[in-house]
Amino acid sequence: MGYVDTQITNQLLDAPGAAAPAVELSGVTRVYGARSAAVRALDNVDIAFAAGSWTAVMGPSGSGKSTLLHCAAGLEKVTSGRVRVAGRDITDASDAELTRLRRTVMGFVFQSFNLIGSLTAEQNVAMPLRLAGQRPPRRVVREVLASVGLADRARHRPGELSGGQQQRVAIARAMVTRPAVLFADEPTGALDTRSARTVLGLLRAMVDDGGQTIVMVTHDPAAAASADRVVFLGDGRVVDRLERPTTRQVADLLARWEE
Ligand SMILES: Nc1ncnc2c1ncn2[C@@H]1O[C@H](COP(=O)(O)OP(=O)(O)OP(=O)(O)O)[C@@H](O)[C@H]1O
Repeated sequence: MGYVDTQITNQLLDAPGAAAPAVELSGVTRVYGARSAAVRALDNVDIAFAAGSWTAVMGPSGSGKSTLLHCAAGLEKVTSGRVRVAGRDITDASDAELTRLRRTVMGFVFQSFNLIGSLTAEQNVAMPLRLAGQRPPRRVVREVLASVGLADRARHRPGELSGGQQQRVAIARAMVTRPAVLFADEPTGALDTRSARTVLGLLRAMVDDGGQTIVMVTHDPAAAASADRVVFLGDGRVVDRLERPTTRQVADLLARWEE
């Protein structure tokens, strides 16, 4: 690990008064392929995401952002190193245990919404609770839909909603289990500026009002500036970071590392 990485890691791990990390990667390496075709997508990454914080993960194409998100969420196994989520070491967790954790302590929001087209908005939102074996009262589901401004769209199917509305349904679905950690991959990538702002406001409320933790991959400086900090990846390593970033600072950093 280089000097810059060590310094960044220490700052992240030792921030005074920082809460226990909600997500922690220790010495995580992820290699795809073998021998001459091997790609080191993550290279000995140490990073901690404090509970109740929102981090944007940025970096050039191929720098390892999605791999970081997938390894942190247990969607992919690491080649070496350890991953902890919400106080549990998930590195060697079984598929059944990971599935259970993904339905309880983790939430997911993706660029492509991933809603079930044949189900209504409220059925989509209820799905994580149903998968966890619960019969969610309609009132609970309606309340969550109302909190994202879609009380009057509960009976609509995704195809009858705009992109921004679909993403709000996806966020409602991620919120319904009150996950400790929300993993978001380009959550505003397919949205117009106004819808993106609404979605970013909802994510901010999850952190400020719900005390939840968000790890969000984005290419958008405005989205990143909504987060509490930006972590910048280059060639599978953490190469820079910003605290309380402005859009301008993020854009400048992007320009510097993507040259
Ligand atoms: N399944 C895979 N098999 C082989 N190589 C992979 C696989 N997934 C990712 N990689 C490689 O790992 C590296 C990191 O990929 P990753 O998708 O994490 O980057 P990224 O920063 O999310 O990129 P982008 O911004 O383009 O989505 C890249 O070089 C990529 O080609």
